[in-house]
Amino acid sequence: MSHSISPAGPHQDIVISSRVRIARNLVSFPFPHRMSSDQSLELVQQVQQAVTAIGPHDHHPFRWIALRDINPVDRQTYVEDHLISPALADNPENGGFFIDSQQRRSMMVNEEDHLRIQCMLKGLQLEEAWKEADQLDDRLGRLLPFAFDETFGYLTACPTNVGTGVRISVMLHLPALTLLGFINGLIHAAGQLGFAVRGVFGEGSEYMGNLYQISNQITLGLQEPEIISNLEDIVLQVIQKERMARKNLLSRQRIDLEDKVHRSLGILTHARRLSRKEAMQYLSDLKLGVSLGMISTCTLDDLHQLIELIQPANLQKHCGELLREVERDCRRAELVRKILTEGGVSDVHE
Ligand SMILES: Nc1ncnc2c1ncn2[C@@H]1O[C@H](COP(=O)(O)OP(=O)(O)OP(=O)(O)O)[C@@H](O)[C@H]1O
Repeated sequence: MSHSISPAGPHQDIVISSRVRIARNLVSFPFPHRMSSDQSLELVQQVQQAVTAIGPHDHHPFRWIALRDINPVDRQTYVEDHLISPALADNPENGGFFIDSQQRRSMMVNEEDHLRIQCMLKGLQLEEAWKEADQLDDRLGRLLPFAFDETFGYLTACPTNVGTGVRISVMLHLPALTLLGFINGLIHAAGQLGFAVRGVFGEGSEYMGNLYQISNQITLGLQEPEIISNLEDIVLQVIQKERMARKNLLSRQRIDLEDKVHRSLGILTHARRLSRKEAMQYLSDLKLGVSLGMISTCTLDDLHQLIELIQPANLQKHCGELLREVERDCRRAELVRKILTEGGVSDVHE
């Protein structure tokens, strides 16, 4: 499985990944929620032809994954790796996605819109992610009749995406701000400034492991560069606040913090049962410990890979069998213990 959000890149101690997604629809079809199965199939074929046509100009060709051809666990691993949304995985009959050979760019077909073009990069790289997604959108737009209105811009299934159809987001790890109780204020302030704060798996998902996704709410009346620079401004402020909060914790509550980090390490290396949420919380403490130089036996990258590996579907795939929740908790604890005591997350996470 991919390590799609393993940390690296600018501000990697706080910013896990940057994502740009562009919603597009074809004039010749009704929106996905009103399409017949035959129309969905026809749409997939048209998009496939366009993707094949741009293939020779692309160094990292796309392959098509039809969700109905793969089992539910595999489908879920793509959600856990952030390559597709939970909504697309829930509609396997008509949906699927294209993914390039580097796993940077992908296109969901028949999600909420006909096409969701996306690029996801490590760390804070909004400009670069935008450049790659925009280029793909341009190429496809030359071959497919995208629904566009002179007044409103690109037309989308949900009015909140009309205009640019662009959502730009970053996934942030904010353990210190969470610990100090500043997160609710931040979520509220971001909302007032026109940004959404979501959980780790997007819209409607729970907050886990001190991971928060911040994205633009407004798609109408703004140009893409403005959306990017507005989001980048707020993200840089949040990064600065998280750094200050970490510094404060270190200077005022060093022992408490060390105790927390090492207790979490103790639980992770000794527990016999771990739920996903629990494991993500303790791994978040460990990541903070690594970032602050308190733990040197593993790297941020190891911990990110481990977080992906312990998600329910990835875990079952790794174990090679379907597991009930209680069994998963035991196998998760076993795996985490083994990896943290013996090392080698990259040996098992492929
Ligand atoms: N910066 C990011 N890094 C990693 N994964 C991301 C990031 N932003 C979004 N995702 C993933 O993309 C998927 C969709 O997220 P979300 O629901 O927020 O966006 P969307 O579907 O594009 O938005 P909309 O609500 O407008 O349809 C989720 O699985 C989420 O985890």
